[in-house]
Amino acid sequence: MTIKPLSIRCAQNWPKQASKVRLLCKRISRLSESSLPSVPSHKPIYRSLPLNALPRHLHPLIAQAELLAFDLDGTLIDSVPDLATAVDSMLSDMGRSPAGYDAVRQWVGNGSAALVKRALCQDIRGDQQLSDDDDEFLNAHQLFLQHYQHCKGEKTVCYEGIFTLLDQARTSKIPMVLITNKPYRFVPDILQELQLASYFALVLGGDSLAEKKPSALPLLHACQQLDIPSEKGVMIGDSITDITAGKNAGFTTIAVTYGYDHGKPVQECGADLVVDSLAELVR
Ligand SMILES: O=C(O)COP(=O)(O)O
Repeated sequence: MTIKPLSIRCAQNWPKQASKVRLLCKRISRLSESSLPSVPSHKPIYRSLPLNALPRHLHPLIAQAELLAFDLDGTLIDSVPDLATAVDSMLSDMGRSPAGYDAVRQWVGNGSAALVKRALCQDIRGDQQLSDDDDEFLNAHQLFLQHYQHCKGEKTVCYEGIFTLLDQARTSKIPMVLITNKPYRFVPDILQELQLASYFALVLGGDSLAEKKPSALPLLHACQQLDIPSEKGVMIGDSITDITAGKNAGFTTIAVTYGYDHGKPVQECGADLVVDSLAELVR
């Protein structure tokens, strides 16, 4: 038995198939003509478009900016589940009782050393009570860094609404930088994992420069690197640390209410604008 190649069989059947297709098309066109309301031929038919197809506008404070500086923890990402796990593992290694999620949430934002000192003292003022060369602190800090590395950001997620702003700012070609107090070594993997890395022209950690937020230094460094005057910068963060850094640098400041505020409501930090979601900055 000989098997005909498919192309030959198709070609042989084509006249029959084609007439069937023509008949079907006619039926469909009759059906759609009779079931659709008639519209003048010059009038376009508007369909409901997906939201992201509609023109969108940035809040004036963002639209006039030439640089957006974002805080990370508590602003773009909810990292406390992993930070609390690492703090509690550190405390357990030291034979101490766990601090728990709610306490750790109050202590995040001034870098890993401040977090560890606060956890050792079980007090938000712990960072002022222990010195940098305290032996117990040095040991605890090493343990914390190991445990946090081990967490690999597994329970860390992005906050809702952040991509609405990040995407629109990118479309509007406003340069963006990330300025966190988290040790830099952890930052690239987290950004990569959460698909945030490509948004930022520059990423600074708490140990990238001689000073970290609330110092103006990282923000001014970003301005210098990107050749942008500081009065054209906007700092977006969740705590007094970010807002103070922004003010110190001469930036406009925007606070978000959903993050970690070190026990001081961010509404009381004197930001130029306070929002409940970054999506509010896009209309
Ligand atoms: O203190 C941290 O580790 C987090 O710092 P951030 O809020 O500046 O991102």
